[in-house]
Amino acid sequence: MNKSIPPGYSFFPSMVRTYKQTKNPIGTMQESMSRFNGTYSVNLGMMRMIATQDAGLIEYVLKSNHRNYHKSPIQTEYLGKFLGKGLLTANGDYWLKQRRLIQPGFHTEKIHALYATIKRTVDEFLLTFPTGDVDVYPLLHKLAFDIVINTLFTVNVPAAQRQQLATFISDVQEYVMREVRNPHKRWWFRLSGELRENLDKAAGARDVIRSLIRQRKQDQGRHNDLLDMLLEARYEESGQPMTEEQVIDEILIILIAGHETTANALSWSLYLLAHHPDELRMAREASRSLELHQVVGNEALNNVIRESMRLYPPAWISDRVALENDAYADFSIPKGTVIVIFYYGLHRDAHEWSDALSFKPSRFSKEHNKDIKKIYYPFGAGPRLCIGNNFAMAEMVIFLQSFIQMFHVEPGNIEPNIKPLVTLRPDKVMLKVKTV
Ligand code: HEM
Repeated sequence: MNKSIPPGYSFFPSMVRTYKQTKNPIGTMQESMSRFNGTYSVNLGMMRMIATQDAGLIEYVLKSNHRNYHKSPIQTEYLGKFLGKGLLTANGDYWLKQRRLIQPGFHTEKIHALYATIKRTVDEFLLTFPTGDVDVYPLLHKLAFDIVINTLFTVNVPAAQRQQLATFISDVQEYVMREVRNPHKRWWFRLSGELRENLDKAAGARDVIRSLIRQRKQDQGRHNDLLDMLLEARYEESGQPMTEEQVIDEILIILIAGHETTANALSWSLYLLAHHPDELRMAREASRSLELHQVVGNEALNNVIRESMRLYPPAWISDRVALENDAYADFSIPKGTVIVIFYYGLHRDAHEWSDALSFKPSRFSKEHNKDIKKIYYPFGAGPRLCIGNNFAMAEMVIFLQSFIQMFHVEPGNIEPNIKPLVTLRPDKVMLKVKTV
């Protein structure tokens, strides 16, 4: 049988749909997914896309035939011009070399050393956590940022420098999203000086990190933090460390990949627990009086976070580009096609999940857990699986345990709106917070 590209939209309908999608990305994709049974094509003239929430195709692209699929220019070029060439923004041989170098630093036994720093940061944060009607999102955003900074640098990073890094990370994401959504305005961003302004902020952020690295090199002590790990890593073939600029690239990547994702997951977790008092009570009871290592392994807490990330995956979408002509099931995938992976859709697909839209952490418990590997991708999959996944889970359960032992949450007066940008952000998460 001759294979053809998946059904979908020809050129003019694609243009109309793209406009609709900028206004309502998730709704527009859900509508097309149900119309075309989970996989559809979009023809934008110069670019052809295949969007999918099909478990089989996603598995094929990320795992079984990953060699034929690279990250698209959105991550490598658009983000790369501000962050440099690091794990998230590189492809091919350079990416593999960096992954092999850095991966061991994120193994579970290595990140054990960071739990105490995470716990100390959480405890300090909770000391001043407000009660009453609270928008928890900006607070959790700041906490997640402080955790990444503290586990990277251990030493106290001055407030002004922290702020400079935080502003850069937030501004650059916002700018990149505008470039991606308005490709026709890229000339204007250049002409108006906006591009230059953001490149200057990137240079400023690099200067801050460079000075922290130089301070560390003069200081002879060991800190057992992520910076020590990056400075001590050696390439297998040459026995050489990374250059200073390479270390800066990787630090910027860890900063951007490792804080908003976590802040989103935690905010959605508290939102869901506020709406499900029985689940909140059970998680609180199951996680009383635990040692730190028991907290990290606690099943009830982990399941709350897993289920929250099923319903609200912080990385709600990703993409890859086909390097050569390919085919999957009945479909052909021509070289150059951008595959848009709609994790949000797969995680809520009623064909794959029973009672798909309900919040049920116990679906992840050992007794109920069916083989979810092929339908659950909060951290991606295959060789480009999130390198910080164990770190992120540990950090999130450490926070959740401390928080629910100290505070009770109920729904606030306003429901959050989803802002699907680079990550799946809530605009605000208003909750009623009381001490327990
Ligand atoms: C809830 C928290 C997090 C979520 C949901 C998340 C999700 C993801 C996903 C889905 C990817 C793969 C993207 C793709 O395939 O296109 C990824 C990659 C990555 N993540 Fe995370 N992440 C989280 C936290 C972290 C943390 C805490 C760090 C670092 C400390 C981190 C560092 C990275 C890096 C460096 C990559 C690129 C890996 C590579 O391509 O080799 N992430 N993350």
